[in-house]
Amino acid sequence: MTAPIDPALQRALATVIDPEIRRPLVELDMIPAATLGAGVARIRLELTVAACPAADRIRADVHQAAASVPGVERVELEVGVMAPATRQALVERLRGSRPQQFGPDTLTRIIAVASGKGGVGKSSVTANLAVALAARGLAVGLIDADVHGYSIPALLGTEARPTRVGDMMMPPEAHGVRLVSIGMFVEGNRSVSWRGPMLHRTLNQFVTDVWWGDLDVLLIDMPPGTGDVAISLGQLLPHAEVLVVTTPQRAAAEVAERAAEVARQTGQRVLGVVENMAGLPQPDGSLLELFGAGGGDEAARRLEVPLLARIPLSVALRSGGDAGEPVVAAEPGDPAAAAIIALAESLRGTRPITGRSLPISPA
Ligand SMILES: Nc1ncnc2c1ncn2[C@@H]1O[C@H](COP(=O)(O)OP(=O)(O)OP(=O)(O)O)[C@@H](O)[C@H]1O
Repeated sequence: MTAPIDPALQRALATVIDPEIRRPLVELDMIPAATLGAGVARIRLELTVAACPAADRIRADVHQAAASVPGVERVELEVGVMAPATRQALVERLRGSRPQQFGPDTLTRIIAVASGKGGVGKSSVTANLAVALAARGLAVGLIDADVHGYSIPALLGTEARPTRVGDMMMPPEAHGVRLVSIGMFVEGNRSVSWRGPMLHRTLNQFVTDVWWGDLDVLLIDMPPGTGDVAISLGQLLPHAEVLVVTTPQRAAAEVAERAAEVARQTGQRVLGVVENMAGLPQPDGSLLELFGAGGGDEAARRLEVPLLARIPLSVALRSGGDAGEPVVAAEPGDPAAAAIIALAESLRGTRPITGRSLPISPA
């Protein structure tokens, strides 16, 4: 059935983008009818799912676009939900436009952030790096694959969950970063005791069933150590690069090196080392080396990769994490924030990052 769409309305509505799918509504068959007569624009809007969290925004955007058309004095908007068959056709069309989101020909740079042991600040670094890259205009996705310590949603101050459209998931966005986390799929604050196959399935879902849109960078917060997730990721995304986070302690550097070696065995390239908790700046300008010194350099030397950043201890980074307000956004002048921002700049510079456009065309 083809319902009439007024050409002037069609042009105006073509500028309205679905905030989750990031495609114009008209391309997604979300506007089956839009007529104009006697100054009244009558528009039928069909949301992909009833509980669409972006419904209010979409409705407002449609209203505004229609009202901007010359001759329109009033907008009548009828809002409904897509029929299951239409939704299924849309999901298949989206999938068809990108059979393999992160296949070998992807232009998305994939960076897994790993550490040898827990508590070195890997998640804090990953969350802040993601926000810093997004603030520089890149389209950034973030997978929280840290099964036992899934902390990314809290660090980014969000409790939102993905929206399901058919068998696809639209990731929520926080601080400009699209994210999914294992924590979004467990009730309450339970720990996850999944082992190999279950983990592999979940990671695979994050890579294939989440509609990421065009990403410049996909960051993955890995669990500490050298476990199942590292091996799964090596299989699912063999062309991912790995960033290794360590503290300045020599012993920490040794375990970090082991994590990097596992990544290498699965064919991934180690990009470099980030030394976190690298001293506490003192009021007199000196640095109190609370966790020793030299671990980052040592790990970088042994792995034959560069030391990409040295991030000092910072109360602002810690409290920003606790409050869900990443320090790179809340206090960019803080020395730890500045070090992470410089890291984001350097990663941006090491390879041209370009988004690709794979427009889907209406069937
Ligand atoms: N540079 C820093 N200065 C001050 N506190 C920091 C810094 N980096 C991390 N922290 C704090 O250290 C704690 C551990 O950090 P985080 O959770 O990021 O580590 P992690 O390596 O991801 O741990 P796990 O993998 O075990 O979840 C947090 O409370 C965090 O706020």
